[in-house]
Amino acid sequence: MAVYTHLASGDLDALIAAYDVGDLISAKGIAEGVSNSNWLVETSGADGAGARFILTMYEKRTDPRELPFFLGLLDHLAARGCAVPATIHDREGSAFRHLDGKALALIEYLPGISPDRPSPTQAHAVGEALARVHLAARDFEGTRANDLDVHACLVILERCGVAKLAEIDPELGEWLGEARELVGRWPDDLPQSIIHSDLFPDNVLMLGERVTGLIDFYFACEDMMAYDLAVTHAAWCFDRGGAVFSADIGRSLVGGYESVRPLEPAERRALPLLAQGACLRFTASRAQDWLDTPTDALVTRKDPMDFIRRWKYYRAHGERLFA
Ligand SMILES: Nc1ncnc2c1ncn2[C@@H]1O[C@H](COP(=O)(O)OP(=O)(O)OP(=O)(O)O)[C@@H](O)[C@H]1O
Ligand SMILES: N[C@@H](CCO)C(=O)O
Repeated sequence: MAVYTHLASGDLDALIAAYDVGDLISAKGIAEGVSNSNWLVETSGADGAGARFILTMYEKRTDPRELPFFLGLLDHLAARGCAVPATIHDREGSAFRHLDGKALALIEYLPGISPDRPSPTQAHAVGEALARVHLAARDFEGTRANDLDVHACLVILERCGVAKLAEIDPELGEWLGEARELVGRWPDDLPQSIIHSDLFPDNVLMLGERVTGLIDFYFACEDMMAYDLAVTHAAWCFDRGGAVFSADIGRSLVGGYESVRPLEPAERRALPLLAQGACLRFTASRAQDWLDTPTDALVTRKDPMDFIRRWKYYRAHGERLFA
């Protein structure tokens, strides 16, 4: 489910007419995704040869005031050859428009599918693509703080409270102490750039072993580049439940990253802690969503315990993994 708003065909026609992309042929709602409404739009194309786009309507989770940052970042990265979709600007030069009080953007369609079970070669390619984004984003003018950094995530967990966390899983409440200890040791002096911060497999499009698109930059922010690598490691190197770790994928991901941007010694030393911080991030947001989402809601809740399992793994084996 990811079409929350009905778009009348007249509104769609008028919307597409504001862009230099030819006439509207079709618009189909896209089932994947949970935050925003997305349509696959086909037009006759500016040159009459046909064209495809993604139309995104920003729903509650994305603050429209942040769109200049998110969409400007896509244009900046696309212009520097990164595998990200560029935004299509309307005839007045704007990267987004409004309809019935909601913001909409027309985005370049990129081919590819998200890998279910990534291979080491695919993980290597994703590591390379991530490092290219970090390097290309360094001279992006926009700034955005990480509102889900480990400090904010600790606050989220504290607000949930031990009793509610224990209702999700008795073990979860016990991790508050672990989270406090981790945040107390969190580094703040590693090299920064704009980071994606949510590069799960469902946010990567691939054709075979080639990355064709990194998408969903709506958590992008200024933070430590090695932390982004740690997030990607936690998202790619385990089975969905977080019980089974794949050393091959991990080595390939870090190897791919370092083939473009070698890590500094301090970044490498910090990776075991950064990976645990990544687990704190997704444990906290998932726990909050779990408690806020009614059990009969259409959206499937993501299990915070998937990231407690990863956290335990990094705590036990992190030093060896990243040595
Ligand atoms: N630029 C693009 N080119 C091709 N397909 C895309 C593009 N952007 C999004 N998609 C497709 O639309 C789907 C939903 O997009 P996305 O994941 O950004 O949705 P969301 O609701 O904003 O995010 P999330 O589910 O992470 O909250 C993706 O899984 C992908 O199939
Ligand atoms: N990718 C995240 C959702 C966005 O924060 C997760 O799997 O929990």
